[in-house]
Amino acid sequence: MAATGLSNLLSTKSLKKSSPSSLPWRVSLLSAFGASVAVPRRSKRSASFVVAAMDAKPTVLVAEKLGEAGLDLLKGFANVDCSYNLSQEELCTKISLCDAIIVRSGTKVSREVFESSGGRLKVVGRAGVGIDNVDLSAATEHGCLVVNAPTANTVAAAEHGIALLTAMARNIAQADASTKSGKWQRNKYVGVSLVGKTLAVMGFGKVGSEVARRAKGLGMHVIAHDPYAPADRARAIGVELVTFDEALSTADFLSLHMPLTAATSKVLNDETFAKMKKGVRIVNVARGGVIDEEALVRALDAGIVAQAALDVFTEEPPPKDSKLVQHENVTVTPHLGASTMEAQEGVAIEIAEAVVGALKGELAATAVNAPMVPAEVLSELAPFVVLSEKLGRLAVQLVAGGSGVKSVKVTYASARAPDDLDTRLLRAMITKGLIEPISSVFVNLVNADFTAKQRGLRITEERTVLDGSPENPLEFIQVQIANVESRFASAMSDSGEIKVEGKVKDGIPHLTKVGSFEVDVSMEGSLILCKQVDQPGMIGKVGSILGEENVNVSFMTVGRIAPRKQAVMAIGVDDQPSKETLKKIGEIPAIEEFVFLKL
Ligand SMILES: NC(=O)C1=CN([C@@H]2O[C@H](COP(=O)(O)OP(=O)(O)OC[C@H]3O[C@@H](n4cnc5c(N)ncnc54)[C@H](O)[C@@H]3O)[C@@H](O)[C@H]2O)C=CC1
Ligand SMILES: O=C(O)C(=O)COP(=O)(O)O
Repeated sequence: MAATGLSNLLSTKSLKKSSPSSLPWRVSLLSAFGASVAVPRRSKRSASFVVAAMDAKPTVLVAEKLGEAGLDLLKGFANVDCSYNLSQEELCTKISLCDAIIVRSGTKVSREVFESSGGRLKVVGRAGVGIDNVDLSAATEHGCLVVNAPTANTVAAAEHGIALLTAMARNIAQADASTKSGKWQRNKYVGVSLVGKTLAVMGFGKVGSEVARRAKGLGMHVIAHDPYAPADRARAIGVELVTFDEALSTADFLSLHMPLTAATSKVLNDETFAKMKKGVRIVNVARGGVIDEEALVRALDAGIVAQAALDVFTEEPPPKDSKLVQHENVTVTPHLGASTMEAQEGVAIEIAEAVVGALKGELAATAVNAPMVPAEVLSELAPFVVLSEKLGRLAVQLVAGGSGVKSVKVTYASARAPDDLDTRLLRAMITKGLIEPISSVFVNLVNADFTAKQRGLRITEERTVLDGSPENPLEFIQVQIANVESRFASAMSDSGEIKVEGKVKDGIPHLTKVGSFEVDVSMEGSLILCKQVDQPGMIGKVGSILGEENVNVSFMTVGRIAPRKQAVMAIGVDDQPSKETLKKIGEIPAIEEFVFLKL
């Protein structure tokens, strides 16, 4: 039917060519992180604006000393402001001018800092491992990505642990101070041997396992406690995993290597010291907060703990009159675990790369509060990321009223096995598409799940496993919104949900279904959906109304139930038609309903 109308239209219109070389996914990944810089908060919601804004250099605040190689890397991409030893007040003032901040363990990135940033801060880089100085919940709520540098200081921390272990066993620090003061106390500083002694490594992660490896080289019997460590990794280096109580009761030496979490806070306390072998020696290069420091002083005084060697403290620096620091059986260092030349250069490069990547909108491999998606998965999912956001955006604009969206079902149809498809990124982008058109909230990969939950939006995901080649990650994605009415009744499925479906063709997202009508329109620019009685000349009529106002049509398709019955016409337009133009379209007698949607 529509052949004549369509050819007429195409001859008078320049059909916008969509080529894979102009793929929009890069833009959308930027907006996935809200990676725009130096722009007013609400402007970030426009994906094209995001790219334009990248012309302005982002500003990175380096709040603690960072290796030169990392600084050079940052300077190649951003304005770098190195301001050390800022008070919380100064930090809160400065942060509203920064797109990213890089810290070590000495700076508290508190909720107040995120609140003071006015939405501009997009990335926190922790130049090291422990992120207990960053308020992760606040970061996530503010859509701010937190990345760390988890590997470059592992060996340094492990070496420092071993240095403290051996120094403690042989009273190196105390003997050094005594000798320098002119004394010669050979009897006072008789040490203990390490060989044959049992070392319990508490926290068998990166640092813990390196400590274990080195301690075995010193002839120690090494056991480890870590509720989450795989037994085969421990077995591979000849370490037996034991329960917490077993570790406490059998160890001659305890070396702490777990993160500071709610579960590990003050895990060594009066009660647990009481379970230890009398005369145990403790090394802590993890976090001060895992030990109840007052209880440790009591345990040292009671002789339960013979010695402790501590690199980290609950409060850093600790108070000058700290009984723990001053205790004669305690060896201390000022949080030096990561402080080797090599580690600091490595950490600086690792964090600079992560921060620059995140500001560019790339998914970070060391993201702490967002899904980590490997680069190869990302590149194949990229066009589906765009499709997901657009389907969400389209579906929510079809809702009458727009605020009662509570229950959304997403179906991913793929020939891949369910565990071979990571949908977190897609879900986040659907959420972004669903929420942004109806709110002032800025949604990105970091805060998508949080924002959905906060708004009472329940997104359920389903997989349809198709036959066929698993080469293509996804055949189509379907988004259904339940318990709502639609501004475009034809978008309702037979079972009463708003339903839209799309797929990726030649790298370009296409809308392929609206309600029960099959359509095929590339999802670029904006879209007009019309329900009409299928008859000749309809495309021409709508096309010429748009043409009169110089609105460029990029794509047109008609999905119909049967010839001369109801049909849905989907028209992609580059420009936004005026109200009058839309009114004229609505007044065409055969058009029963129509809707204009911004993609
Ligand atoms: N003093 C310093 O300068 C440095 C300190 N660190 C600290 O060392 C600690 C370990 O760092 P990594 O090995 O890189 O981290 P990691 O994440 O590789 O290892 C931590 C391990 O602790 C385990 N764990 C978690 N909860 C536990 C619990 N309740 N009991 C026992 N084990 C538990 C985890 O399963 C994990 O295997 C962190 O706290 C980090 O901040 C790291 C580098 C330098
Ligand atoms: O990486 C860690 O967790 C550390 O504790 C190192 O801290 P720093 O970067 O030396 O302040």
